[in-house]
Amino acid sequence: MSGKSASDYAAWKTLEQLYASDKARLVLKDLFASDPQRFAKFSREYTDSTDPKNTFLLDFSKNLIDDKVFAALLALVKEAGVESARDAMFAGEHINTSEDRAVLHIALRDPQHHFSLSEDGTGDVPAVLAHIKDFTDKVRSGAWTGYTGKRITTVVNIGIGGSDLGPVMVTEALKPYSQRNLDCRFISNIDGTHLAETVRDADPETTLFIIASKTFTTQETITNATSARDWFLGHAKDKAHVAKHFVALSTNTKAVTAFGIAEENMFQFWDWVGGRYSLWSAIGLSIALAIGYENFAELLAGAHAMDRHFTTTPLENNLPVILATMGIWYNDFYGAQTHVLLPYDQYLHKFADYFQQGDMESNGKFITKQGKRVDYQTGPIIWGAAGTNGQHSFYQLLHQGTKLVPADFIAPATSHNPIGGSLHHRILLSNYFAQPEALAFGKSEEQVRAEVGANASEALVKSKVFEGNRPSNSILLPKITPRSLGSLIAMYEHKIFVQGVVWGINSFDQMGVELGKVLAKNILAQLGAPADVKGHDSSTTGLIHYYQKIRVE
Ligand SMILES: O=P(O)(O)OC[C@H]1O[C@@](O)(CO)[C@@H](O)[C@@H]1O
Repeated sequence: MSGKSASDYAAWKTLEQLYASDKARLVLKDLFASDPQRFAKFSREYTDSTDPKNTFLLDFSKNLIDDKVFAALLALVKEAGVESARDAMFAGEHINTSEDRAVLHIALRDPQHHFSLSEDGTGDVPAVLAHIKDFTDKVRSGAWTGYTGKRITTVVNIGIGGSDLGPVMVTEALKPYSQRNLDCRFISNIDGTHLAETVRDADPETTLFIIASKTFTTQETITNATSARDWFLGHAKDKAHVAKHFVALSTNTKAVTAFGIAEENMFQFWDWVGGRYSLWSAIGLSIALAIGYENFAELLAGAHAMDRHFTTTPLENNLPVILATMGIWYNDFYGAQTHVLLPYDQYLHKFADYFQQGDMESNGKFITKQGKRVDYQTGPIIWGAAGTNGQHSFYQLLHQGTKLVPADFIAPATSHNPIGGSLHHRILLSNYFAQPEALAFGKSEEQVRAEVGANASEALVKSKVFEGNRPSNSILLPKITPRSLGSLIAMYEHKIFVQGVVWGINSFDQMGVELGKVLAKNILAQLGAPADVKGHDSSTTGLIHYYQKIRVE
């Protein structure tokens, strides 16, 4: 890490100059017309070095770049010291400086110890994986039964943030690989509705609860876990039965055993696993239960292969680096505020939700590692939805809005559900190909006039013009499998890492989530009567008083 402010880098100033001097020239219609080789020049194929079948394409040619801009972006990555920062992360250095922790989610998916690591706990990863395999094999085979001897049919993961979003996204994405007689459910919100609706039709005799919490102190999770245990004991009566229906995933053994879960029913991970990077750890237990340990191991292997790509591939061919630089170009020079993720795959419908935490909790920061306030934009707002649904929701803004929204289109060439002889998939893919084309090249006024005829009003003609020149990346995989999904997720993790290094921020703490928690705890104690409400502004006071007036106990 250079320790300099990003805007002080020579490459940053070059990019500012290029933006000022070349923006008007960076028009995709012209850039493609002038270079028939543009697609070849600005697309890269990723191949898993440990499984050549795991390969996919990144086409970044529909970005507002040329050779000069791309070179300057790569120079920025180099000048910011991304390569040495990357090597420091993979060496287990405590790059999470505010918490004095290593950042080693890569160790969770490196069972062969390709990256030689000495950080406490990294040597225990294989043992935890073995525990996960043993347990999930038993539950899925029926060998592990509930207190009345029945096999487990329902798994309820209780967790929030990184202890929920990763398992949710991956179990949805890999549903084709799941054992359909094991219903995996998730409770995250403290809103009693989430628990009530999740257990409404569950049978306590055949339900397994997973209490997933790195700290085992998160108020929502511990409250939900306690209420779930009360629900269970309301039926099972004997506390001894908890042992067959509750397991814990945490770094905090003391708190787990204090809750009443035996240590042998705890799956451990470590403080060098960030919550939003933890699906590869014991937090992935619900994933392994859903898809089986072998497929979970494939997920890990795919991520490890991307780790190998990230650590060995030159910057100009390095997929996480390319995605990171494209994002920086729009975020810091074009003034884009958001980035949209558009997976054309219904199984990936939670992909954007997952990276809302992954990206925004990592890079939504305004202070650098040196304690300086940035004078440039850092983390973008991440959002998105599965295609083609988004087209019938927000694509109007993408095509004709006043905001620049860089987009990532993601699709598998082959569906798990070739309905109608794959007619459905061909229609889905035709949209996956068409939308970036429309965004990039639009529809000119003369094309509109030719369509609507001479009698059309000027207003109508103008309203039908698509200015185009709206950038996107296209990622095309053969199929969404455990291994390809592992590589895809890891690619985005490392993109986030590269951007954080360029911006000089700590991508691995989350100070910003603490204030709200403290204020909420203070207010919780004041919700009884109006006289209890003290020390707030008139709005907060007024709102609480109004609630106290209208609530029905
Ligand atoms: O896993 P746990 O310790 O219960 O934390 C849950 C989530 O809460 C946070 O907001 C941190 O407080 C996320 O970073 C984290 O993933």
